[in-house]
Amino acid sequence: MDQALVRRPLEVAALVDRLTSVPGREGRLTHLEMLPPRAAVTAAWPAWAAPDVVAAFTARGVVLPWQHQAAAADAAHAGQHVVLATGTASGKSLAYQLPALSAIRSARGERGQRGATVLYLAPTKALAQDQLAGLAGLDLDVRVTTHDGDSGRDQRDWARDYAEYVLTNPDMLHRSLLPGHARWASFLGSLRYVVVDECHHYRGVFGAHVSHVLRRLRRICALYGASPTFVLASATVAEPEVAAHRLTGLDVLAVTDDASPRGRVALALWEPPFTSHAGENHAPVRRAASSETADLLADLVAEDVRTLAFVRSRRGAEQVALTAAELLAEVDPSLPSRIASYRGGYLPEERRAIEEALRRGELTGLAATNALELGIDISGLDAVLMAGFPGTRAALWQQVGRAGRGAQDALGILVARDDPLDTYLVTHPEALLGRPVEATVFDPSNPHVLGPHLCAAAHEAPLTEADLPLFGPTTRDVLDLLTGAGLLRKRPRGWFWTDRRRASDLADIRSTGGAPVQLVESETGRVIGTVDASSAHGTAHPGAVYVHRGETWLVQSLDLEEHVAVIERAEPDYSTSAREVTDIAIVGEREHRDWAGCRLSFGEVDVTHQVVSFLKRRQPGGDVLGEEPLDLPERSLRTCAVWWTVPQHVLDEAGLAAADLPGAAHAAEHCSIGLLPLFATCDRWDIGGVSTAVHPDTGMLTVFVYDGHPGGAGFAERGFRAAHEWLTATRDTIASCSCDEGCPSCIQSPKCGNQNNPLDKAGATRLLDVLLGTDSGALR
Ligand SMILES: Nc1ncnc2c1ncn2[C@@H]1O[C@H](COP(=O)(O)OP(=O)(O)OP(=O)(O)O)[C@@H](O)[C@H]1O
Repeated sequence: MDQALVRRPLEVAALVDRLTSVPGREGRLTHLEMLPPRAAVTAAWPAWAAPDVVAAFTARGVVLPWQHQAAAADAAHAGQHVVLATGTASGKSLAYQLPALSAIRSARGERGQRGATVLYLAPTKALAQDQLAGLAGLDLDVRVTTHDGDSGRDQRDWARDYAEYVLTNPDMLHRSLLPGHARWASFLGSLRYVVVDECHHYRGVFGAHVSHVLRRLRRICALYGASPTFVLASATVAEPEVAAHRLTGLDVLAVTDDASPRGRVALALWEPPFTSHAGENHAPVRRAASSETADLLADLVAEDVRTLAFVRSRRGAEQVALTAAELLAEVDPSLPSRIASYRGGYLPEERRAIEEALRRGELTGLAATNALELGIDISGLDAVLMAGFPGTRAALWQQVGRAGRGAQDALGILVARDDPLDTYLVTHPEALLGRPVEATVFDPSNPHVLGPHLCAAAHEAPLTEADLPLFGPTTRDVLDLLTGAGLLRKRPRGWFWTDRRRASDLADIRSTGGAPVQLVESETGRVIGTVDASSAHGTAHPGAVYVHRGETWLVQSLDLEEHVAVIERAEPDYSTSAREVTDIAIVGEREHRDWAGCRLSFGEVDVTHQVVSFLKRRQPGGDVLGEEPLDLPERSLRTCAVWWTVPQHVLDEAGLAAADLPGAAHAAEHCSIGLLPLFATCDRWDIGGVSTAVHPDTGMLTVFVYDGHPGGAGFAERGFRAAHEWLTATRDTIASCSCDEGCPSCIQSPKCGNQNNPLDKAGATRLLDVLLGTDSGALR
């Protein structure tokens, strides 16, 4: 018998009590939120649904659709573009499969000719494979296939000529389907639905690329007389209609009322304690989130609570599983075998075996990287641990949503890492539980992204005046630039691509900034991996310690012209961090706001970086062993930034001493970079900052936060729009941190090129008070 059926129900409140009452754990639980259970609301099967499709779902245990499924399906059937933003395991697939499969079945010709087609887009191949398995499981007479980099020639031909439901990804659309549209004419001309699954993944520069790929798709479909309905899906993306509109350029209806059943969910916020170690500049250091997670995982498995722990790195996931197993071995030698790890790169069979072992109860604990998020279909667990905030609230709820079977209680624990964002969240639960602040951010008008897609579009079919609105208000200017550069030719009938190359090769939609650097093993010449061109100077310079798939390598040389770094296996007892000097010049301010004598601006900047040296730090501990110079060229980046200035007289009035200003501005900059991801769905590595007591372009104290991608990614702009909330959160994080002089939880940055010097914690709070007007209690 399946052990899942005989397990005792989880008493979540009592469980949390036991976890927190372990001696020494006082004060670690900073907040416990109990979300009430929710009963299912069902609806009737829509009258238009094909009877055999309904029968197939019913046979798989879906007696009636939930209300949100029916609402989204009805809208899509009526030709209304729709975004379904409901929780994990809320049956989003059925909502689009019902109209999609019904359309295919009812348009099918008498001799089996295809009448309607469906294109499903997932951000990863693994997710498309899971959808394929789900569709195959329905056992319907529908011709479904995946189309990705692994598909063979025959499979591709079959997809093009016969398939009715093609599961692919934006990369294939960009590189294969659209450039080869003439061969796909019959498929594209019959296209009824385009499904964009997990649409919150399309953010930042990647989001901007995908938004143009979708616009190119719409244009080519129109060429063949089709105007497909778009259905987007994502678990709890904030402002779904805004995000969906930005992604597709269409008016999209949002369906957000989740009518699927849910048990009680407890969300615990957990802060690891300070350790006796001292970090950089003698700052106190908190216990690592992964060590704390390993303890909690061991406790939960010992209690037979089925638990999934999300850990950021592959090495971390393996370490958490190993540590938890060691802890359990001390309790009972049979327990360690109940824990495993999961990370990217597992084969489908291995993934299935893990799913199966968890479902059957042979495994009780699994430590996984985020690769699991999309690659594996595990739900119905009891508890989810998160070693660090997973980046966005949408991702947090998606991970917590893995726990909970039917009406049973579920537990989620967010374990804070030692950084400003996590610290802020576990001490300000309202930021996680209150109204959404993060929208999926990207900037489709970035000329570095738009330009290559206009070339690709012109290659697919000459661009005409009528196409301009589709690609946004800056299209004409970018076309003029492309024509001036000789990439496009303007003729009376429009803009033409006349080059012999494939225009789609101009846009690398997953990467930014040039060819990646290959990491080549010196002994064998084997390519071990790649690093983005933009980060190669900082991570693959000569002497760098590079960690790849849990193995440590030492970089021998970096050839920037050949894009190759030669590396060798090594086990050094230190890590390295590059030291970079950055200059920033204002190109132009696009918008500004006045804040009581201070000024907040958004605009274009030129950022110049140079990696000048690297530090060796002893591991563990992080003590600096020495600094070695590097001879790498300067790089420059034109991008977007948000910046704020405080005039001298305002600083004088507030009593801020000149000597304290560099440290105060530097500390405020670090913490604000740490917190911007909460408002702009970015990673702290996507953005950078510069602060100075007097900047040559403004003549005043200025703090900049810029997008680390050419042309900008929309993050700095989002910071400008949400500046008051963002900088208030920054101020609160610094002021409420329990350290004395600053620590990694508030103002120290792991990325700082100046060894976190100078930093002035008290000065930063004062400075932000002046900027925000909180000195006088004024609120803007
Ligand atoms: N109306 C329904 N009644 C009962 N079960 C349903 C219903 N709709 C879907 N299910 C079941 O719920 C489970 C989750 O469905 P599905 O995987 O489509 O959810 P999802 O929202 O796409 O999840 P995720 O966010 O993980 O992608 C599946 O096992 C599915 O068969």
